[in-house]
Amino acid sequence: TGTTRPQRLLRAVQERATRGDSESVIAAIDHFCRHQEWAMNVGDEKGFILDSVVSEVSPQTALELGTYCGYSTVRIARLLPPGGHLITLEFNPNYAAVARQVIAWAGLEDMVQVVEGASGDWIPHLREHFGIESFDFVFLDHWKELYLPDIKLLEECGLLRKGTVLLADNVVCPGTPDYLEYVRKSQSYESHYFGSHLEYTRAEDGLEKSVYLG
Ligand SMILES: Cc1ncnc2c1ncn2[C@@H]1O[C@H](/C=C/CNC(=O)c2cc(-c3ccc(F)cc3)cc(O)c2O)[C@@H](O)[C@H]1O
Ligand SMILES: [Mg+2]
Repeated sequence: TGTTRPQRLLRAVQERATRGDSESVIAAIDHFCRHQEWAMNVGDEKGFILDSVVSEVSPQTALELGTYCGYSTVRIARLLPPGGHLITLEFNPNYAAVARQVIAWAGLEDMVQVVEGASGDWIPHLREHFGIESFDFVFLDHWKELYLPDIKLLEECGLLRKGTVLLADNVVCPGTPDYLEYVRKSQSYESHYFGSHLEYTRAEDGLEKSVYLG
């Protein structure tokens, strides 16, 4: 039993990035994925779009579904305003362990809470557990068939408010057809597609930004 890809990604961060420098952590992961081993991080091209949406929203409360190695967690957390906080849900304990170390290497552990468990189990308890009234921003990047059930659950739990911004990765590749149809047809959302490419490749992919209208 050797190392896993997330463990090799973490080692690349620890060897190449400067502790406390989130930009160098992002660059180290992008370098690893482009030159060593592809991994399913949102990547630099879609990451630039993620950055612009996070900067525009400037969220006090943010939620991420699917932490994986913490790459998008670092991209989001580094742009949070003072007092801003990001909760990221990850049900694989090995991935969560790697992500915690990546986030710590970036010096962002005070703004981020990595919560281990399934999104469907945790979403109904976020208010009581973390004192969250509602989320200003949600990034979806976990199992693609769970995007739709999870935003419906967020709606039911009253965790979305007028103006909450949802940003979904991979709406083209691997694709999230039922989610896209829902947010584009529903009167409760104003949706916009940002065309891009699958991380570290030339394949088409993109992000869907959907504003909850209440
Ligand atoms: C209910 C629940 N609760 C909590 N965590 C949960 C959870 N369900 C899953 N997770 C977690 O989230 C991540 C999973 C991410 C799934 N992402 C993708 O499958 C993905 C795939 C590609 C891809 C594209 C073309 C290819 F040829 C191959 C792969 C690109 C991507 O960007 C992806 O995101 C992973 O860390 C998993 O443990
Ligand atoms: Mg993704």
